[in-house]
Amino acid sequence: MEGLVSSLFDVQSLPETYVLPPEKRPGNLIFPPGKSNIPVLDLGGHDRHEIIQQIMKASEEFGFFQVINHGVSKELMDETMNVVKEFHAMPAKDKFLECSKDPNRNCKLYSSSEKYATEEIHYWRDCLMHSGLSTEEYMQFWPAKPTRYREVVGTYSNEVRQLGSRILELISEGLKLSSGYFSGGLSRSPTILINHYPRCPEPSLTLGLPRHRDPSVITIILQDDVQGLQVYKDGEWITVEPLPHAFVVNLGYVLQIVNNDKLNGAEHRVVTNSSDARTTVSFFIYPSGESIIEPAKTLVCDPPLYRALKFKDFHVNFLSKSADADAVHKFISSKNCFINGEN
Ligand SMILES: O=C(O)CCC(=O)C(=O)O
Ligand SMILES: [Fe+2]
Repeated sequence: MEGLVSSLFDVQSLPETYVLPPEKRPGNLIFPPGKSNIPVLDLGGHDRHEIIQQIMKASEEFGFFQVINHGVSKELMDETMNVVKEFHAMPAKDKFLECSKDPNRNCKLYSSSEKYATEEIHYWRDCLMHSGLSTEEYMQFWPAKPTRYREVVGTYSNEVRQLGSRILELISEGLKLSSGYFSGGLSRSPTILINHYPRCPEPSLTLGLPRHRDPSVITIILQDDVQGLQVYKDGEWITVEPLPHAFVVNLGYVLQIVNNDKLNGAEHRVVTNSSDARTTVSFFIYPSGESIIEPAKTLVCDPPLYRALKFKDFHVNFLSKSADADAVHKFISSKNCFINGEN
């Protein structure tokens, strides 16, 4: 059984396996006062056309935006954050017990990344991952402790899934795709990641998550009030300021493939700090494994930049190369003539 970062909370210096090579370290982190310039969009307005324009602009410029007045209640957001924090505060053996019942390993607890056993360097994160579908088929394997976990996270999943559909409908309208373009197989297998980044003795030497793009259509993130998420733009890392009861939305690879690079997934990372633990809930909108992901035929006036792939083939390859954007790009590029998902 791999160790959890939260079991290391008393260490005074960073264990060697977490120390990044100098060129990948975040260095001394100064969070400048004032707000970051990641756009904050009000979804409560009535001018649909204006909301679409704002989403498209933010997506083009940053691949990231925050949303407020999004329809998910503050109480539910608070309850969800409380219950997932309670989960990560439980003793390690209870957490593993709660996450070891699923024979398909859809529900699992791991530290750093899914490649913990083979990766050379670990990241300062513990993660609980399970399906974002709240049917009994999946929920029976979610943690039964804390006792409110299934009820609260089940309701949260339903609401965030609806919000995701709404945002994707606005994006498809902005991209001039047919209504419902993303509502079938392309959003059939949502997944939740409950990320926990304990206090870190040497934040300048490590990361909670390395620089990456998400393998999703879009991801909807609930942050607590601790800074840590950063977006790479024009050679700089911009902090996504935690705003009470806002959701952070970012575009993933699948959306980038579908729209043939009109909108790109944004590179981001997570930094840690020595004073506060940080907890977030990432809701990944994923296609079903059998869904074909490819540039939409109606959007491609230029040659397609990506080849058609089954999502499961893309995902397996992504997981094996996630920290290497060039390798992922080479695999999905239309210039890659290899067949059978191998490279
Ligand atoms: O924890 C965060 O702020 C972001 C998490 C993230 O990037 C991810 O789950 O892919
Ligand atoms: Fe991410």
